[in-house]
Amino acid sequence: MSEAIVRLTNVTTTYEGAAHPVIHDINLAVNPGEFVIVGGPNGAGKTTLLETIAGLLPVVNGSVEICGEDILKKKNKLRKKLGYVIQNFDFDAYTPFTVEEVLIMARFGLLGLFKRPGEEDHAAVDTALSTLGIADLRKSHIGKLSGGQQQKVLIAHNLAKKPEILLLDEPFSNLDLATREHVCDVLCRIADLGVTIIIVSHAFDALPKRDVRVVVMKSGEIVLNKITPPECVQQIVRLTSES
Ligand SMILES: Nc1ncnc2c1ncn2[C@@H]1O[C@H](COP(=O)(O)OP(=O)(O)OP(=O)(O)O)[C@@H](O)[C@H]1O
Repeated sequence: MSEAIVRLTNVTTTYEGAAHPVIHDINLAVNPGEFVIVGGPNGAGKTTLLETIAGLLPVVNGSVEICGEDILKKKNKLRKKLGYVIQNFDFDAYTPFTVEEVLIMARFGLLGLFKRPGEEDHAAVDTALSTLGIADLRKSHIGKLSGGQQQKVLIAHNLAKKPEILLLDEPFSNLDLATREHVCDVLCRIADLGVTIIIVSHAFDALPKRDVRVVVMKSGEIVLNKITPPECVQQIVRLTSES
């Protein structure tokens, strides 16, 4: 078995000012190129799990390792390996950036101080735009796009980073069924290239055509962690969430 690219050991995390930890004693190991779907009821701690993996929350107990290193000790280095498509986004209609500019911003973190984007950066942006089928929106202002178009731009922004691990929180919520299927196929192709995909989702009408690791959370804990064929995902999440 290959070395886990994401490893959480006995992890408990909390939000600043929260009375109690939100997720407790989480143990999870994810291998490179795995496709993980995290399900469970509202408030179970799914977003908190993603934020913990991304190194955005204080870890009260345990350790979070990305590529074998502690995320909180090596934040700057490890965050370059991570893409994170957040659940709630809201661009003001007058946000003064075009889609192309939003994507090139993804490259700045990789470039270092005072370096200007070069050929490789523009190529990464072009590839991400065409992968998501939004090259025609390149010059559009992000704030003037629909919710679904903005969601595709956010996914493309994260692809332009060429992450080793891509975290996505409800990436299908604004997308029509055909687009969900397209985005799911894109994510599968990326996973086939070795990128680890971890998705929080309540939508199971677009699923990868490959086995996935299903993780079900309830009340801040992982209650199920199992590799399963895609056709079983919905039923497993439903039955485990309800039991
Ligand atoms: N910023 C915050 N400060 C304090 N508590 C928070 C914060 N964000 C979330 N929580 C609490 O953490 C718990 C888990 O929330 P989380 O967003 O991780 O759940 P979720 O499983 O992603 O839910 P949903 O499916 O509704 O998106 C909830 O009880 C929530 O109230």
